[in-house]
Amino acid sequence: MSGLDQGKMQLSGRGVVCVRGGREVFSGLDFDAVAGEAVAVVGRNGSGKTSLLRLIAGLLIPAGGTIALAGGDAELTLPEQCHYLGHRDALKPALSVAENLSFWADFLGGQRSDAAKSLAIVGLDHATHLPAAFLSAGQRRRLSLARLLTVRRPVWLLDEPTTALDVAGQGMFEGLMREHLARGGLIIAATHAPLGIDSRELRIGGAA
Ligand SMILES: Nc1ncnc2c1ncn2[C@@H]1O[C@H](COP(=O)(O)OP(=O)(O)OP(=O)(O)O)[C@@H](O)[C@H]1O
Repeated sequence: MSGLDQGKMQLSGRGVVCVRGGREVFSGLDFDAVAGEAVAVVGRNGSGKTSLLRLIAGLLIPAGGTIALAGGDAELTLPEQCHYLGHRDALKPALSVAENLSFWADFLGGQRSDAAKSLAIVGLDHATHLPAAFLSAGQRRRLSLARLLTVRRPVWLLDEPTTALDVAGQGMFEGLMREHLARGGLIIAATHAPLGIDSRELRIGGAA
């Protein structure tokens, strides 16, 4: 597989302030992640892990501070270079597995890889015509992971990514993460469970 050509890519936050519902969730947050690195965001329930991912993805606006990607594609915004996988799988129940993936590829835009190959890698090649409504929780998560492979983006923002995955699925996903890092991508994952790959810890909200 070819690299992502973002050799010196670095994602940085400086003095980031997060306010939700009029309440300050965290403030003065500094963080860095460089190409080839995984950062595990940890902290107690409600400390702001999901909020941080949404700030980086551009789905929330910081109340203060800055978040920037250096060394990426200068023609694209940071959100355009991110994959955001929330803890709820964003699937349309009436559409088939293949149609859901096609929807996401159209929505995300950019160059797309072979969707059938992505579905085979995540172990869903036997279910391509099944409506998403019929998928198990682990299969839904696998379909969400197929998005990461079908549309290549350098920054993966993952919220509790291994939820519902069986042992084999976790192993498969660890392999995908390692491959992404080896290609020069970076990963920020909010997690209560071990990520399963080498990662640096970013703790928010003080000790649990
Ligand atoms: N839409 C919203 N409006 C107001 N407050 C919100 C909203 N979404 C989240 N919050 C609050 O923001 C804070 C941080 O929530 P967030 O989901 O980022 O925490 P988290 O660290 O991911 O938690 P968990 O470990 O439980 O998943 C919480 O106090 C939560 O109640």
